[in-house]
Amino acid sequence: MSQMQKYQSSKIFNQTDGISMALYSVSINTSQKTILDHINLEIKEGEMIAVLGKSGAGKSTLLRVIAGLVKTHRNMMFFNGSDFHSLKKNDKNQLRKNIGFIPQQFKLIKELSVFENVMIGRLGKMGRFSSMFRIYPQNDKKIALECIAKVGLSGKESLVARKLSGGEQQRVAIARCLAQEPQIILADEPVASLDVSLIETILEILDNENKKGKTVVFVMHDVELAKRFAKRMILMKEGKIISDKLTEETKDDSIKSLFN
Ligand SMILES: Nc1ncnc2c1ncn2[C@@H]1O[C@H](COP(=O)(O)OP(=O)(O)OP(=O)(O)O)[C@@H](O)[C@H]1O
Repeated sequence: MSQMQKYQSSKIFNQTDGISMALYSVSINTSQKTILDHINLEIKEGEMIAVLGKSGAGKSTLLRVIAGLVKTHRNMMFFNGSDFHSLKKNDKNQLRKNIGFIPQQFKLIKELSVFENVMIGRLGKMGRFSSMFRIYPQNDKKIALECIAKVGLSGKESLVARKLSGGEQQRVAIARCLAQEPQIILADEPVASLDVSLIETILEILDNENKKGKTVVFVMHDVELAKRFAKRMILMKEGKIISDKLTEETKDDSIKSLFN
């Protein structure tokens, strides 16, 4: 691919496009420590990947880097072959609309209702007028309500987020991400606050999104669940990737060594 083609990006992040991405030697340092240490990673469109590691290994930071929430140096992060930092503003925005992030801390607007929080996922698809005045098109409302139903929160649409339990808030964050209809879903411990009965439901929702062609990368502490749902496993220790293989090729010993 020529440099010209590489940076000619105006149409590459359409809603229907898949997105593959690559991180080349990304390191993130703070004054006290190295959080990510020479991470090299390629993620193809339609993969379902679990990221495992003990607390502090750098898993959330890795997801935040992919989501474009942590600055990397030029020429280190590529989407569909295009250098993220060289993208035009419009293309960057288009790309961001196609990356859904379910943060560990949910990041809901506590004073807004479940419905309004989930509608935030639709804002990127609406005109400025609709989003400014909260006059939402019927189709967007329908999608938001369907996503609320998917995560089992029908009937709670008008409750304000601060009145929800931790598990309910987590499901609102998941519904908000689904409502965005992104091509890449980054989920940071998406079932950490959920009852056993709901864990399967949520992972099956992510699995279904993957079967529809979405790329899903999730951080998970439960090794057995990660093995069941992910086709590839990235094992992280002290900011480094120590194993990156298909799930069936990932050795139990490597997983055990994460927690020593
Ligand atoms: N902005 C920051 N400034 C300084 N240190 C940070 C920052 N973000 C993360 N860290 C540190 O980097 C390390 C990795 O953090 P990160 O949240 O990525 O780990 P993690 O593997 O997701 O952990 P957990 O499973 O507990 O969520 C931690 O020691 C954390 O304190």
